[in-house]
Amino acid sequence: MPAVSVVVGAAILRDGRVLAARRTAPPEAAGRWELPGGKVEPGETREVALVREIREELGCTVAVTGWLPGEVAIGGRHVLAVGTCELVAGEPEPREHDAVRWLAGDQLGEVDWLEPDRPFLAHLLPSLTGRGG
Ligand SMILES: Nc1nc2c([nH]c(=O)n2[C@H]2C[C@H](O)[C@@H](COP(=O)(O)OP(=O)(O)OP(=O)(O)O)O2)c(=O)[nH]1
Repeated sequence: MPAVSVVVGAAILRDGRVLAARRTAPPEAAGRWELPGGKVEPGETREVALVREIREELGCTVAVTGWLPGEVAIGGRHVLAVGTCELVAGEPEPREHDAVRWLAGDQLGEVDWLEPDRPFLAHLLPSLTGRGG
């Protein structure tokens, strides 16, 4: 049985908002929103993978400040883990996505999230403005 590998997503937080990114591929995921990131490569920690993926995809540097509880299955072969991040250098500019949005807590429902991301959103609410925060 093949090992389950980890996809890391970044919940980049700033001023009570989280950065969401719109995928362009594969066709079934194009137009849907995610926490930017990607697969952990052999020999990498999750933190190193997340910093690398954000630099590749958004051209900026983040620091991982923690991990949200839980892992969510993506199909049978991967699981999604989400790290909270702060921006330490640069400004996110989408290179692989076709849009990014900074969402407050009461805006999380405005975008069509990939299913595996949805359970994590509730954990972000205390860090976001717009729900009485
Ligand atoms: N990056 C990311 N991927 C997610 C999220 N939620 C979710 O279901 N996925 C899925 C989509 C993809 O099937 C898989 C990650 O693929 P990816 O294309 O982002 O990974 P990668 O950059 O390492 O790309 P590659 O190795 O396939 O070239 O996980 C999420 O929040 N962020």
